[in-house]
Amino acid sequence: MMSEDMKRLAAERAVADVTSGMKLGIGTGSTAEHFVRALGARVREGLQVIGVPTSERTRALAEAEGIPLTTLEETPALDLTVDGADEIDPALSLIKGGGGAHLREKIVAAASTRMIVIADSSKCVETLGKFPLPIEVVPFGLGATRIAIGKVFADLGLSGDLRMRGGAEHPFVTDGGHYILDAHLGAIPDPQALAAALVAVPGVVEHGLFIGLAAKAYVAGPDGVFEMTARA
Ligand SMILES: O=C(CO)[C@H](O)[C@H](O)COP(=O)(O)O
Repeated sequence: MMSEDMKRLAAERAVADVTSGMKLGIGTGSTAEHFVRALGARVREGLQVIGVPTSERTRALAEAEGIPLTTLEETPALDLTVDGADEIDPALSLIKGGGGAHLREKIVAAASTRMIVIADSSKCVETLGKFPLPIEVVPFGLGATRIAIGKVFADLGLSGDLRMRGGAEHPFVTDGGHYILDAHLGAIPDPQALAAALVAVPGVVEHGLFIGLAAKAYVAGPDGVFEMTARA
């Protein structure tokens, strides 16, 4: 089975959990796009939901699919967020932000009673960190912020480099107008400690570690979709 088919299967499994009247957080990325398309088909059949998109890209697709949308200002509490991930560990801690949307994704997931992750099995890891950890930063003070983040890594015994996404000449700019530094760490043995230390750095807006947010994951492999719940 092709990876794209697996992503679609995981997304369709999550759509089956959506019931009429739900307020949904709608994720970003290629797997979440399958979810949006499958949800759009159900909406056209009469399913009544309202959604908050986690990026401008998702907003455009959801609008094209005819999914009614709202904002967290109008609808601050959501029932369910469905989103992809770049890495999933056995505790259902995640690395997200490969698509640069992790700030809005985290706000939306935190505003939801439940988060379901959808992914193909290549995203499952024992230890997070092979995928570069996205760290969203404000453009002001970038040099100082980089040094402070480097100190966090050193204090935690982590080594690796921080690379500006898009390069210094043409930096990637997020929906919030910020830059992303990708931290190539190889392994993050204590995601909780790193998460706490990163949010304490002035200039860091949000990092891509999602801890304690996901309730379950639908992961599609060659033999079909399996459900993952957190292993403590
Ligand atoms: O966090 C994300 C975007 O910021 C995505 O969910 C993550 O990058 C996975 O994307 P894909 O489904 O395309 O593999």
